Amino acid sequence: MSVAALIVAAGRGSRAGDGIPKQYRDLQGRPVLARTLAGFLSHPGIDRILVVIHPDDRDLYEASIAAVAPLQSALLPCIHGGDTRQDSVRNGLEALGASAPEIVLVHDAARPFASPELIDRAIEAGRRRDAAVPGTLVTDTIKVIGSHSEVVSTPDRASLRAVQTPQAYRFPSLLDAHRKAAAARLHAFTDDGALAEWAGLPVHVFEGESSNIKLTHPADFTEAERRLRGSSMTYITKMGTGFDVHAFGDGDHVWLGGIKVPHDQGVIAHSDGDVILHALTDAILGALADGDIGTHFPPSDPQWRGASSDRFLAHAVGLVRERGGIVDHIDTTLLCETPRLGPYREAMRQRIAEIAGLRLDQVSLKATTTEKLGFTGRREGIAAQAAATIRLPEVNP
Ligand SMILES: Nc1ccn([C@@H]2O[C@H](COP(=O)(O)OP(=O)(O)OP(=O)(O)O)[C@@H](O)[C@H]2O)c(=O)n1
Ligand SMILES: C[C@](O)(CO)[C@H](O)COP(=O)(O)O
Repeated sequence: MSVAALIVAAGRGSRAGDGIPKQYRDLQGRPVLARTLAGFLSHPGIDRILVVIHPDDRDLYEASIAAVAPLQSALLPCIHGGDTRQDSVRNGLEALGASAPEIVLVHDAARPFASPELIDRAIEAGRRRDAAVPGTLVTDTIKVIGSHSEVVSTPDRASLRAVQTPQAYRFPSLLDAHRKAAAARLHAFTDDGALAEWAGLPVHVFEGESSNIKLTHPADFTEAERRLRGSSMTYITKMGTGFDVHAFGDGDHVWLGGIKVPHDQGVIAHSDGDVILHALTDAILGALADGDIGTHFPPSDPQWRGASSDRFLAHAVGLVRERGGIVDHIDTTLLCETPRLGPYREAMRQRIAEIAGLRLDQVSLKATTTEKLGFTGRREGIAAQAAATIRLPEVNP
């Protein structure tokens, strides 16, 4: 299927401040737009690329594409955008219509960090769906507020996603939806997903990536600069392991992987006794060579009595990030005869990913019985072992 990328770059970047529109600003030696374009121009799944610019920005645009000169063969002559993002997208779709692609990926010029894997996923979603948008889990609690800043409601966070670009559409479906919105004099949809939804298209969400930020405010540029400086830094991979055991005791549930699992016994523990989160915390602390869970959260300290183990894992991950490091992967094996992991595995992976601020594919969870051998085999207790791979900036001696 033919795939075109439509990059919208006609905004003024008023929230980003500082002189020229943000998509032309220098980011570690290259204009933002050149970085965004390079990702699409070098992607083998994209046939052609159209950039939508503001009429005042021609020189800035030419200077930006000069920075990706060797890759330019898929680039169509740029066209002019409109007053809103929606108008710019529509202008782009109308221009692409002359030799219509089957799939169009609509992407913000202001998102220079979309990875090749994200573009792969967008193309794949576009093959299967009329409309698909990348989304990430929301980690803050979101409130709906009224006109006097009073909280009206708190939507269930599990059903919320923060939506990004590139968004994937069947080209005729999106063009048709945009024409309908323009005919209805609606011009302020903040993304094409909302417009497609309004037009009655089913819109699906595929996995986005938290690193794919939209440069919107000055602080986003500071963060992007920091990240790019970091990417030229040398990292050392470190690996750590963790192991945790709790004896079964009275109760009717156990906490595992941050999820409450009904069970005919509880566990005897100072905290909530979540062996998966404890083993993972120790694995990360092991990779940091920074003691163990007991060093950071002494069992003698009453404040940890009954504590939710979420905070132990979040603390360990926070230490990695404080040191400029990255958690690459965490893997746990649960050892018990019961409860069975299967029905809860995906919920646990999601919860662990949420606590640790990781993607789902960075979180592995397995289980085994011990063939009725040992204390787990005799159902006296439950255990988990974990491994964590992290990267830490190399520090010169
Ligand atoms: N009339 C517009 C408005 C926005 N965009 C593009 O849409 C993307 C996302 O919009 P946003 O981040 O809001 O950019 P700006 O509109 O430039 O920012 P601001 O609202 O701060 O002025 C950006 O790549 C921007 O260039 C566009 O092509 N045409
Ligand atoms: C399209 C978008 O990037 C999805 O998150 C976002 O809606 C653009 O909003 P903006 O107000 O134009 O920045």
